Amino acid sequence: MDTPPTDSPAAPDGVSPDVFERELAAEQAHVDLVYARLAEATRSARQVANQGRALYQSDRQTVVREEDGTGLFERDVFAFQAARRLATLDAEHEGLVFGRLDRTDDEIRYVGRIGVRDADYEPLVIDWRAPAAEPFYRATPANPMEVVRRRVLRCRGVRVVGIEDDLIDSEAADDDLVVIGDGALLAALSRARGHTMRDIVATIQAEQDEAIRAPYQGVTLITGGPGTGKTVVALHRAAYLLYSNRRRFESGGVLVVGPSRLFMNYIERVLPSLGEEAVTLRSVGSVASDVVDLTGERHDSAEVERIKGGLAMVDVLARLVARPPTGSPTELRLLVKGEPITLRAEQLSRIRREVLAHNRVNTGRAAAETALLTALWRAKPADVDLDREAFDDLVTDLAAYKMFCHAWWPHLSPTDALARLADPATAAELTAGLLDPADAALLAQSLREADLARGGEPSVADGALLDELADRLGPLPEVEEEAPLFLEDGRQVEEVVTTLDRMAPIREADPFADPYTTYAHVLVDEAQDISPMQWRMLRRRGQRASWTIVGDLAQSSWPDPEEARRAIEQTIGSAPRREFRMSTNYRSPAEVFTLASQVVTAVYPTADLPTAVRSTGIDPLLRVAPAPDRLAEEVLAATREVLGQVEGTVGVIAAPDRARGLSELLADELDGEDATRATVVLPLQAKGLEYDAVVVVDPDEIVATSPGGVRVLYVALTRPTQRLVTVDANPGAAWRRSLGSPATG
Ligand SMILES: Nc1ncnc2c1ncn2[C@@H]1O[C@H](COP(=O)(O)OP(=O)(O)OP(=O)(O)O)[C@@H](O)[C@H]1O
Repeated sequence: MDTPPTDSPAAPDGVSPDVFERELAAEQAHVDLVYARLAEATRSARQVANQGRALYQSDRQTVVREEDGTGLFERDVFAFQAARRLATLDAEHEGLVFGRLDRTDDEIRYVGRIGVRDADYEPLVIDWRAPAAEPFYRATPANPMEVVRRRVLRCRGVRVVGIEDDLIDSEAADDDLVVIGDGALLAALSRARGHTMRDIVATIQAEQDEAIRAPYQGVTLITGGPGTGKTVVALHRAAYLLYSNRRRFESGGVLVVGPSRLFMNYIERVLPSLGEEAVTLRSVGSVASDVVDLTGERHDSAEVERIKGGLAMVDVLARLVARPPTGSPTELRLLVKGEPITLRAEQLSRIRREVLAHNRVNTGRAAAETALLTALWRAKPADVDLDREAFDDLVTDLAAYKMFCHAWWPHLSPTDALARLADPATAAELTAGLLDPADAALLAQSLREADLARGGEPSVADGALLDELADRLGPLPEVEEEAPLFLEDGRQVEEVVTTLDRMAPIREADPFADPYTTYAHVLVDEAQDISPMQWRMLRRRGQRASWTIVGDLAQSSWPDPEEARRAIEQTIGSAPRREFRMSTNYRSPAEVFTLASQVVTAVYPTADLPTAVRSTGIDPLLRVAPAPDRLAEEVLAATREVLGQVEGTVGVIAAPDRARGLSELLADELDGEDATRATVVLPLQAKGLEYDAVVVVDPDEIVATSPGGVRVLYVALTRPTQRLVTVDANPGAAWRRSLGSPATG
């Protein structure tokens, strides 16, 4: 928490300084009481915990009943959690107590990030997720819900620095009720942005609150245009679900999936600021990192992503898994007691088919061997005089048999399996009738370039293919490493390894266990960009889960947004669903959003356009470079100019081929504070992010190089919270044709 500044906050217009001071002091007194109570509870909890620990330590020789110890720890566990949560609040996030309701029955209720009670168990603050806090978000003059005045407190650390009121029920208000400010929402929206997303817990709007508090069962769809708070609402929903069904979701787990690592970094502070850490955050490229080694940040070309993301790959991979490895033996020939026994290719193929009908590759080796032995037994010449048991023993001891099994039915990692498709002939054979031959060639080429077999980095789209393969192949037996004879602790040998230790690494993984982690709730953001193959990967993680799916088709980077819609529909299937549409754009100023909507509706007339809540009076600036080869110079000038105009962050959004050069230029030319405030991002990386000012570089190039074309440009144009500047390479830029009354610059 930051140190309180010494100066006093100024009274807002229309409120006398005395009145403002008095109100601030009253609120400060309550906030002080809450912090004092929390400090006291934390102290006592620590004491109890220490006592408990001492008891366990001193009583090692005697029997301590488990429940005695647990009881001690549990008693004030709340205070511990509260202290831990407090530590996560920083200057970016406003204080622990942020709201107050004055009710018609004269009760005063404070609302905060967590609930705190006094020594008599009376609430000092109500957790924002509790039903009693609902009127804080839902009360309106039309439906006051017994609220007279809603007050939002703005705190810096432990200090109250601002007050914003809404008079909800003027008839029920006493004459001397003070009402301060123009409303907390607009104040919050015009504040400068930092590098991470802020929570909105103090200013959640009624339509957002409905989506946040919707029941957990089934599928909750949250749709809406850019800047309508879909992401932030979804994250608050995750916190709400954990609060209202803690046992279910804390033990079952909640998975939040977003478009990129940059985006995950951007949102990662929101949940801790709301007091929740028991959530797994993953970019869509790294969802499969629980089964294969990947970081998932490299994107294939749009064309290759389309091929790898399509459902035809399910059958391609099924064929890949069923096919014997290239170069594996096509016949089994053994000499048993001097007599040759042979199994031919058709017999071997039949055995493989039958075994794979009931087993996965990596767990089916034993079944395959049983079937082989039976076939060999049947093929045995009559004059080999052995009973079945002796026959099996003899055969399984033969080096030729062992080598055959190893080559014919090797254990396969998903990466090695996928790498086989890098061979154009294999790719052509396995995709016949499923993919266009040109697409098959592109697929093979992309995998050749990735060189997965030699440790190359899988792409984002490969992640879903590897996951599919991991599911089909089953877990690899963990036999790679020989167990060490001694366990070493840095320098010296500590202890002789027991037989059990030595056995542990060579025990096979449970063949029936799922190789992936599953969750009780899966929340998918930017769902319009999830490919059908990626949906399959996500579904595996939430087979019995409830879902929150968040998206906006107009921002889809798929060439065909309808395909994205169908993929979402297929995922939901017949599960019960509820849908919430967010209708207000809280991010973009009206001037910016008007321009962005003209651009998107020109090609996507059914785009869901929200209403921008704020106007800055500043039109977007459309700049043109003096000559196409002076574009970078113009971008630098534009960036410098906006850095001087806004307080917070500046995003420079450019097509991939241009971004690297610009990034180097800005790093060379900008220094100090400016260098950290301005960042160059690719259009796809900009998904879900926002900046105070945005410079969109060569919009035509963004359209030409993005699979979603104009829809991706729309994403770029809707990122600023204050100012938008575009920089064209030449005056006749095509994208400007869709603008109603062209602005100039
Ligand atoms: N009730 C609110 N109070 C204050 N700020 C809000 C509120 N709702 C949304 N915002 C702000 O609006 C901005 C946009 O929110 P968010 O990124 O969640 O929108 P989105 O719908 O996911 O956008 P996009 O689809 O463009 O990525 C954020 O800065 C968020 O903090």
